[in-house]
Amino acid sequence: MGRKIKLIDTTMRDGSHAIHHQYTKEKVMAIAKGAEEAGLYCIEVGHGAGVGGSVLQYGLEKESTIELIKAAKSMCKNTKVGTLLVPGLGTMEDLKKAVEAGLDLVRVAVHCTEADVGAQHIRLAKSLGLEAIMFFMMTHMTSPVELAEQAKMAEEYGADVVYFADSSGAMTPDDIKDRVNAIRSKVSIPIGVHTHNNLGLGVGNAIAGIVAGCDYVDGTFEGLGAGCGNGNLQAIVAVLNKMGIETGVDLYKLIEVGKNEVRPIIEHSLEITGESILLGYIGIYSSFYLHVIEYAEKFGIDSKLIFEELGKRKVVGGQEDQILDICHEIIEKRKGNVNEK
Ligand SMILES: CC[C@H](O)CC(=O)C(=O)O
Ligand SMILES: [Mn+2]
Repeated sequence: MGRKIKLIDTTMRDGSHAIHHQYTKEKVMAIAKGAEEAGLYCIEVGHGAGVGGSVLQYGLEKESTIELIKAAKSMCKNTKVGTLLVPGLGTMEDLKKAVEAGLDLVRVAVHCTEADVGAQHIRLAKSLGLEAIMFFMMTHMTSPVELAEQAKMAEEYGADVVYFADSSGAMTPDDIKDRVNAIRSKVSIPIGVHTHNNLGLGVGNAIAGIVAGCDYVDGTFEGLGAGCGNGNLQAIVAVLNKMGIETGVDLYKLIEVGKNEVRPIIEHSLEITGESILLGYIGIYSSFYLHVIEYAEKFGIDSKLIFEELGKRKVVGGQEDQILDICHEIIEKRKGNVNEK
């Protein structure tokens, strides 16, 4: 018997960024039903920035994450219901409420150099009986060796799994492999990988992670997710089937759910565009994508200028306010109101 890969579908969390956090309970129930029938390991639901993420800066959710967890849980017997929690945005109280709503698994999402910020939340999650995953964001910003040190800390806090996210879709397959190898040399808990498709490597990088030794992998129906989307779940399963790597998932059911339930809610093209390539190439947070495009259009600014300045500032999650600041500076510069330094 070969190893069995655990698939986490984050259509209803990362995909929420791509639909301005407008999931309804009905839509979540329909996708959750399909996920359960297809045999997915876990579905992650909630605001794109996780529980507590519904603030003006990121965009307000239509339906609360807690209600979406309840809706998902009502359809799932075997498929776990998870959510994401960014400490500071989501609180310990939020986590307790999510557990009352039926949560099975939480991913505590921290910047790639800040494992310590998630220590209390991992411990609380364990004490509440959850599967607790430490989820490192923006991991192209740190070296494999440093990331492995952070992963070691996560293991010491009691995390069941350590995930690393290519949040900007900036990595090459070798970058993924190097991180898996470095983490594996330091920790013995399972490793997971979360990819974005800004450079067209969403599926390829997910597969690279599995080949290098990941036991968990993320994907989304139709690739719906922040930026140019995530690794397409149906394609990941199709490739794994061809490679003879077991997932326990029904590919045909996934294709049906993607077509009938997810494709109709896609608001903007997930094609690889000049903007998505810049996002990945410069290494900007995928969740900044729509904000940049929308502000660029509103203020008549070339989005390239905004992406370049975000890159220079090395912005990380939570610094979305800088997009507006940069637009303001560009407009003032145009008017000649800014002194050149
Ligand atoms: C703001 C949370 C973020 O969307 C988490 C994630 O999916 C990533 O870092 O890629
Ligand atoms: Mn993501």
